[in-house]
Order: sequence, then structure tokens, then C-alpha cells
Amino acid sequence: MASSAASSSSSGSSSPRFTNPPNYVFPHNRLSRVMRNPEKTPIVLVACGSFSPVTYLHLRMFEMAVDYARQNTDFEVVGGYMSPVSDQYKKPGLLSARHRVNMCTLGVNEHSFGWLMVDPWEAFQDYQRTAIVLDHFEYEINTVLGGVQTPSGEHRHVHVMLLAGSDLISTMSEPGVWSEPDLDHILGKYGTFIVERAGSDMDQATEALARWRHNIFFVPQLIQNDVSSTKVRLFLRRGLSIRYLLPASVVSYIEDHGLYKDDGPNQNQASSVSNNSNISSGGGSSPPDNEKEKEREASAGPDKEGAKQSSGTTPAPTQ
Ligand SMILES: Nc1ncnc2c1ncn2[C@@H]1O[C@H](COP(=O)(O)OP(=O)(O)OP(=O)(O)O)[C@@H](O)[C@H]1O
Ligand SMILES: NC(=O)c1ccc[n+]([C@@H]2O[C@H](COP(=O)(O)O)[C@@H](O)[C@H]2O)c1
Repeated sequence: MASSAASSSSSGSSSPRFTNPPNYVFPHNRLSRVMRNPEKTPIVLVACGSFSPVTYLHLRMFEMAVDYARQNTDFEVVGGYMSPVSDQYKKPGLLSARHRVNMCTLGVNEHSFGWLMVDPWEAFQDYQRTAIVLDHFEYEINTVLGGVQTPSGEHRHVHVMLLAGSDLISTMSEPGVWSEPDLDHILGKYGTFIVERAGSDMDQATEALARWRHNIFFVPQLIQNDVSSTKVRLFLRRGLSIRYLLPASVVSYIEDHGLYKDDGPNQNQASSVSNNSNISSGGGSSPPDNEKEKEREASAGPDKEGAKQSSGTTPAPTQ
């Protein structure tokens, strides 16, 4: 989708810094606006990724982080967001943003009492670096909404934090994927919760990030589960059941729309959401090499190669 230059936010305030997709409204219906414990520091967790499709492990990441925060930190989690990446993030198997956002929405709405939300801001526009995505949350929550309050009505600034699996954090020490200023912005200004992921060494993942260690919180996976979107896509192509790996409503959505049955030339193009511009720094206007993806997926394990490939095609960070 070609993003509009609309600059108005959900509340009508003007935002000179961000470009919003058409008709965009920042979701905050499940954000706790009043803290339970005024002694704590309010935080919002933001998970960025493809979510193609969303799995129970994406949802579990938030639960693991909230348990960890409650037991080991002075943070109070007041909300959680999934921010599906734009269609312009070139990654094999990346379905259109419309479907990915719809599936995430079904996933978070599985429980009406939930605290998770899906923010489509990033999905329906040009590729946005993660540092900018976090700035967008900071702006919407603290500038537009005015943060949160303590039970006695005192204002509190909400700290936005990135929630990620250890495979994503590993890419932060790979040359050329993240710029130094962006890392400083993400890990220095905001901070992160890193959820252990099978096959990804947390120590190695963060060795190079030691200077921000005060802002990095490691969440162990007490029940190891390496469900990944890659494996779900592989199962679908092989005609295997994906039930109980993802929310039932998402399974039905995939069936109803016949998604991931094959790995056609570029699943994004099947979307009603058009994708006119190509901002890949690698000049990568060519569709993903799906044969290679198949081979890669056939060997079990997290989709690290895919993550590298996709990350490498993100626009060169500019500050
Ligand atoms: N099983 C898991 N354990 C821990 N973190 C996970 C798991 N699955 C996904 N994540 C994390 O969720 C975020 C978004 O993930 P993403 O959409 O890339 O899912 P994925 O399953 O890794 O996808 P793919 O297999 O297509 O690469 C990332 O930070 C990723 O590390
Ligand atoms: N420089 C950057 O901001 C940068 C680099 C690599 C990945 N990312 C983000 O990390 C996420 C990676 O998602 P996948 O694991 O699905 O590839 C995406 O949201 C992507 O935008 C950001």
C-alpha cells in the first residue's frame, strides 16, 4: 500500500514526525490507563516481526515476559502490542500485511479479557526501522494519550520496550543489519525483553550488546517450545495439521482463505493491499527465492537464514 502523508493521530493532534497509513487509529482499548501499583514503573511491550502466521509462541512470549517482569523487576506491564512488519520487508513466506494483521487480531482477541493489541501502523506503509516503530509507540502513548496514572491520579510516563526472541537479538551483532545509532536508540533509550529461543544462544546473542546490559532483560523459556511460523508454513505445504500450534480462529482463517498452500512467486502480490514501491537497499526487486526457502525449511530449526536474508534487505538505516 502506498502510505499517505497523513500526519494526524488518533486523537486529532498533529504529528510532524510520523507518517500514518490512511484511516489509521492507534489501538489503546486494552491499555491499562491506571496502574495497580504506584511504586512500579509502567512499561508497554512491543513485539516486531513478520507474524506470518502468528503462533501460540508469539502470544506466549508476552505471558513469559509479564511473569518475568512481575517476579524479577520493578516494572508493571500496562499493555502489549504486536507490530507486524510492512510488506516491503522482503522475506520468503511473508504473506500480505492484510492477512497477517487479521490473523494477529484474531489471535489477540481469542480472550476477551486480554491485554494484547495489534498495531497496524507499521504494516500498512513503507518499511519502518524498529527504532522508528518504538518512537511511534512512545509518541502515541506518552505524547498523544498522556501516559498513565497512579491510583491517586499522578501522571506516569510509560516506558516502551522491545519484546523479542533471542534469534532476533542475535542479528543485532551481525554486521550491516542494524546501525549503531539505531541499536543505541533501541537498547539505550528503550530497552528490551529477550525471550530465550531454542537454538539461539542467549549469551552469545548479547555479548556484543554488553554496554546496554542494564536495559536488557533475559526471559528463560521454562517450557521449551520452538514452534515457528516457518514450521507452520512447512506443515501447511505438506498437508499436515497445524491445530494446537496456533489459535483455532487463526487456523480457520488460514483454511478459509487457502493461505500458505503453495509458495507462489510472491505471496504479497496476491494481497488486495498493493505494494507499489520497492525500498530494498539491496536493489532486491526480485521475488524471494522460494526454492531455497523450501530447502531451508525442510531442515528443522528456527528460520535463522531467512531472518538474516530478510534483515539484510531492509533499507540501510539512516539517522
Ligand atoms: N518459539 C519462539 N520462541 C521465542 N521467541 C519467538 C518464537 N517464535 C517467534 N519468536 C519471536 O517473535 C518475534 C516475531 O517473530 P517472527 O514473526 O519472526 O516469527 P518466527 O516464528 O521467527 O517467523 P519465521 O519462522 O517466519 O522466521 C521475534 O522476536 C521472534 O524471535
Ligand atoms: N535495522 C532495523 O531496524 C532492523 C533490522 C533487522 C530486523 N528488524 C526488524 O526485526 C523484525 C524481524 O522480523 P523477522 O524475525 O520476522 O524477520 C522485523 O520487525 C524487522 O523490521 C529491524
